Amino acid sequence: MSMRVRAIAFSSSANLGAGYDVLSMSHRAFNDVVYAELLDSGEGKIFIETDSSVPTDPSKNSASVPVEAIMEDYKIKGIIKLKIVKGIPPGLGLGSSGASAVAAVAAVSRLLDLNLSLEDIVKYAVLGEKAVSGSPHPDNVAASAFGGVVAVTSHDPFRIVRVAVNYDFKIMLIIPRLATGVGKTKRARELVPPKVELNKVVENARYLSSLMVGLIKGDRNLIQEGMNDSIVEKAREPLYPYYPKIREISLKYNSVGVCVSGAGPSVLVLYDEETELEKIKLGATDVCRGFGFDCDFVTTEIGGGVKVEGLD
Ligand SMILES: Nc1ncnc2c1ncn2[C@@H]1O[C@H](COP(=O)(O)OP(=O)(O)OP(=O)(O)O)[C@@H](O)[C@H]1O
Ligand SMILES: N[C@@H](CCO)C(=O)O
Repeated sequence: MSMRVRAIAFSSSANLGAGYDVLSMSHRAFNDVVYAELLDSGEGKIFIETDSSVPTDPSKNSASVPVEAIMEDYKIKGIIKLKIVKGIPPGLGLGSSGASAVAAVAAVSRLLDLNLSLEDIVKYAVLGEKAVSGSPHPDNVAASAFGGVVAVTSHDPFRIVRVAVNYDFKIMLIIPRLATGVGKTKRARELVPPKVELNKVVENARYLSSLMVGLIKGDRNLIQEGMNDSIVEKAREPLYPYYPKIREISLKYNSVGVCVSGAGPSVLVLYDEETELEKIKLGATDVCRGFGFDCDFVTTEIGGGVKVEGLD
């Protein structure tokens, strides 16, 4: 049994258009690292060390809430120290809270020799998402745990499948320089209507089908048509009024696909050699400046799943 373990989990973009709480994509843009070790003395059950802005109160951090549940379920005595090295900026739609949760659960699983499956890791990590957003949405944590593009096909019990991607695209994240404050995703989820018209559901089913078939068959047009959403992105537009114009520009300059990254405010653009990426960047910069802020561009590629190393 290692006395100290390190786990690394990548950032992710959830929803991918019409896949609200179902689809997500891991990417190598950013990553969180969580170190876990057993302490033989101290107060409470969990001690958090971090040099980032995330809470050190174990009841408020997406990394520690799942670990507390593990300690209860497995009747773990003693204190677990979690050192959280935040590489994924919080509150920007990049799956920051989810990655911390996955890395912490994976590290503790190795530390205590629990041998949790990836589905088990998701089952615990969603408790961290629930703590910070009010809802146990499994998409970001599924992507950070499994890697690649994932679909959460069942919620109870969790079943996650990796979606075969047979089109060679790259990823660009458009990241607004915006301070979204505490609980951005919680606020974004409150904007999602509890009921929608059937025609909107059918429209989103078309998008989702197009996207899934496009990814699996490697059909560029189907991917582009499928990355769209007539329900959630629309309902949340007040949070990112710049998005429709950025979407229009991305499609005008032939992106493979574009959508809001998770609950935003970042935007995910898929591109290839046919995409006029520089024109998208120039156009997006102008749009963001028109709304009073600058944005950053991060180009990356699809990421892997959580990685764990026993340190000693
Ligand atoms: N370990 C953590 N990492 C990141 N955020 C955390 C963590 N623990 C608690 N939080 C809080 O959660 C909120 C950020 O999570 P939120 O779900 O709103 O956005 P996100 O996870 O960065 O992006 P996404 O839209 O992809 O979920 C912030 O208020 C932050 O303080
Ligand atoms: N499906 C979640 C993802 C958050 O990143 C939401 O859109 O609220």
